[in-house]
Amino acid sequence: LLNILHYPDERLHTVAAPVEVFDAALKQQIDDMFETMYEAKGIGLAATQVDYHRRLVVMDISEERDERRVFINPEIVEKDGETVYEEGCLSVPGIYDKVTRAERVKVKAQDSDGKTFELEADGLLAICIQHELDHLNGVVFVERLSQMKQQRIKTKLKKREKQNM
Ligand SMILES: O=C(O)C[C@@H](Cc1ccccc1)[C@H](O)SCc1ccccc1
Ligand SMILES: [Zn+2]
Repeated sequence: LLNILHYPDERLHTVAAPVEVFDAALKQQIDDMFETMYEAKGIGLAATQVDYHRRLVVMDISEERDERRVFINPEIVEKDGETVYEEGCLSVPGIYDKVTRAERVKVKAQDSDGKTFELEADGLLAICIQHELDHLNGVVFVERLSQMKQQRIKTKLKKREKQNM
C-alpha cells in the first residue's frame, strides 16, 4: 500500500511531469495505486496524492469495483455545461463541500501501453476526471472553495492534528 499525502502537505501542490517511459515499473506503480485506491474506498487516485509526481491517474467508479480506468498524460480537450457536486478527497479526510465543474468533458490520454485514446464523459466520471486532473496540476478541491471556508478547514485540520499527536 502507498502512503496518501494529507492536506495541507506542500507536496500536494507539485505540478506532475509527463510520463515518458511505458515500462514494467510504470505498470507496477499503476497496480500499487489501484490497491491503495480500493483499500481507501476511493473512486479515483492521482499519482500526486501518493507523492509520485508524474501525470498518471487511476479510477474505478463502478459499483462492482471491477472497471479499472487508467489515464496517462490526460488533457481535457473539450468541456461544456456546469454541474455542482458534494466532493470529498482521500487527501482531505472528513471534509466534503460543493464544487462547481463542467458537466461534460472530452479527455485525451494514453493507456498503460502508451496508446492514445479519447473519451467523452459526463456524470460522476466527468467530475472525477476534473478532480484528478486538478491533483496533477497541484490543486486540491478545497482550494476551489471560498477563502473563509479554506481558513475554517485549515483550522479544523490543525485542531485534529493536535489531538492525534
Ligand atoms: O481524492 C481523490 O482524488 C479521490 C476522490 C475522487 C472524487 C472526488 C470527488 C468526486 C468524485 C471523485 C474521492 O475521495 S473518491 C471518494 C468518493 C466516492 C464516491 C463518490 C465521491 C467520492
Ligand atoms: Zn482528491
